[in-house]
Amino acid sequence: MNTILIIGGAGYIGSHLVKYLSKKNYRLLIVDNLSSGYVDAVLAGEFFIGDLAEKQALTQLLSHYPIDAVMHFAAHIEVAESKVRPDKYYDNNVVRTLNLLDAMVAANVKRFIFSSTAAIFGEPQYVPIDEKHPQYPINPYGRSKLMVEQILRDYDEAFGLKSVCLRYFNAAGADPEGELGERHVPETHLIPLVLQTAAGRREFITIFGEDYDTPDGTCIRDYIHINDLCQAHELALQRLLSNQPSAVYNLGNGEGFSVRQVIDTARQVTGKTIPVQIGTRRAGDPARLVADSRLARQELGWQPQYPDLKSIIADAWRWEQRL
Ligand SMILES: NC(=O)c1ccc[n+]([C@@H]2O[C@H](COP(=O)([O-])OP(=O)(O)OC[C@H]3O[C@@H](n4cnc5c(N)ncnc54)[C@H](O)[C@@H]3O)[C@@H](O)[C@H]2O)c1
Ligand SMILES: O=c1ccn([C@@H]2O[C@H](COP(=O)(O)OP(=O)(O)O[C@H]3O[C@H](CO)[C@@H](O)[C@H](O)[C@H]3O)[C@@H](O)[C@H]2O)c(=O)[nH]1
Repeated sequence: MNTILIIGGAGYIGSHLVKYLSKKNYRLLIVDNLSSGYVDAVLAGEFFIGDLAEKQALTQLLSHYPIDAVMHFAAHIEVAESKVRPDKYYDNNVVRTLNLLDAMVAANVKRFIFSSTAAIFGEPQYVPIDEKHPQYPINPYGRSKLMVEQILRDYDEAFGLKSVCLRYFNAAGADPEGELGERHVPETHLIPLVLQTAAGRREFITIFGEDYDTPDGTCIRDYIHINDLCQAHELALQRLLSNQPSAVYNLGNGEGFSVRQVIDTARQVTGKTIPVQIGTRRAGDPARLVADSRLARQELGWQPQYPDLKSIIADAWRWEQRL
């Protein structure tokens, strides 16, 4: 049985991954500082409260347990906040991640799966975006993630640390069994905010700009179901466990939906009127982000099971009603 250390496993994506892997044959250890996660979202494994800043404790943990691979979800994640607090983003997402990598090297743990992002590409030069697309992030969040990808290439060459960087486009939806979902406070992501509006917890949803160069003027994103991301993580893990080389993959459905289309689909799914206000553009938002994920399908055998936006929103709606 392989032992997997999951950093940030109490957060939105990490907690779903813990549940997903708990149904398979793995021993799971979870570290989280609970800055934006919830201990009651950790449904399996052994939980340790801890911060990436604690390099010595990380090294001890990595040396004490027979850890085969590390999955790293812990980060600050808000594009807009990163524009006004770059210090916070570079500290948590780069400096503290470096602590983790150094602790791994010290403990001779050599397999790493990294939560990267579409935000490393910046304003796309073409869509769909493949792995070779030039990387010019337009916000500190995206830059912080790109820096770690670059560090990982150097750590592979120098220390033999093998990694898979999974560049998620827009993670969305919730556990199809209804036990888990997105619980960010404050919430900044479109789908949960739209559903909070449908539920009457908010008066309206603000559309951040309708003057983009897109068919309806609102931004286009590629929404990918959280369980499909979990599947990709397990496949990436298997790749590393079979001692294949490091790799990077873009993860999305390859289909873009505008903010207006998301709101319209949410109206259909919920049967609620969802009042809308038009606001100004949000700093740091590219107009269109859509993934070319053929490489992940070819090399990892990744096959998304919930590609339909309606089913993504339906799972998120079930969770929202539970809240
Ligand atoms: N949500 C998305 O659409 C999306 C898209 C692309 C990439 N990502 C990346 O996926 C990862 C997970 O995102 P999420 O939406 O689950 O975020 P989240 O905020 O829900 O989860 C992050 C978890 O990490 C923990 N954490 C943060 N800093 C820590 C530290 N220094 N030490 C220990 N624990 C720490 C938090 O308490 C939280 O439980 C992040 O790296 C994010 O950048 C997310
Ligand atoms: O109240 C809102 C919230 C969002 N949006 C728009 O909806 C789209 C999606 O926004 P959001 O859900 O905040 O996701 P992104 O800003 O696209 O960023 C997410 O997706 C990125 C990859 O694309 C990840 O790196 C980030 O971590 C994750 O937050 C964007 O065009 C926003 O401008 C609105 O119009 N109104």
